[in-house]
Amino acid sequence: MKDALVVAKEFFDLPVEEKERFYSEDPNLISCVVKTSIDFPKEKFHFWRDTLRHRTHPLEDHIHLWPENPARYREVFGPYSVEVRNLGLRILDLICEGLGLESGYFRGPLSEGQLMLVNHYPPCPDPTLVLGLPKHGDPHLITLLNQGGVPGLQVWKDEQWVMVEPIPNAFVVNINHMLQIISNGKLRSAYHRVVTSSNVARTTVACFILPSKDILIEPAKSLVTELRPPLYESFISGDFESIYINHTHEGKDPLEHLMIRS
Ligand SMILES: O=C(O)CCC(=O)C(=O)O
Ligand SMILES: [Fe+2]
Repeated sequence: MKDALVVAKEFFDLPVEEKERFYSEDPNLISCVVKTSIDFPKEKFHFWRDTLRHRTHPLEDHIHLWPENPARYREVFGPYSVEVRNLGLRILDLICEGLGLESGYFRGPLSEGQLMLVNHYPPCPDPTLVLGLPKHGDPHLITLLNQGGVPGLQVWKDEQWVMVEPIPNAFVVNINHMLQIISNGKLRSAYHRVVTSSNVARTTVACFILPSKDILIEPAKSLVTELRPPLYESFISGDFESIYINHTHEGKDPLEHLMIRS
């Protein structure tokens, strides 16, 4: 976990020319891109974050697209993403058991994808003016966040922001929107944001486990009963991205949009 943060920081310490080779604002380009803020050309407010985003699974389909500089990038993040995936799938198996779903429910197409975001928040001259990331829930199934030792992540709990204090060598695991839908509201997506700091840079590595693009996402059949009808409409996984982005940009909750009102 430490090596991942070291290499992540080394990437953002590279000269701009080295990083801008990956820079793109094309939302359809998912191979390996560097971005700043969230959607720089369209958003009303910019956020104090740079990010490197790429797919990680299956490794052999993606690793050749990742940065070659720092020299250890692929060497460290290859095994790292495999290990994080194994851990994520084990957590999903436990969630599956906890929800009383048939064993292996999340194995296969529901967890076929994996995405990694290396986030970098440089020191900010005035943290009262800008956030690193605004309030949001992650769209997929679960997030495993390696947040290192620098505080900055806050979670929305009991109507207030609570700092998630870094714990050495521990992942922050977030329930995501699609898991809330599949669990028919039994599990809640964690709303969070990132605050900035004036004196220290913060680098984090977030891995998301997500469904393949073409499958139907809906409340699990065994969690829908007469007493507990489906709370959300079903949709094709790949269509969620645009609903998520449009709503999150407007400060609205994408889950509200999919809610079935009786
Ligand atoms: O950097 C962090 O602490 C959180 C990052 C995050 O929320 C995200 O990448 O979705
Ligand atoms: Fe997030």
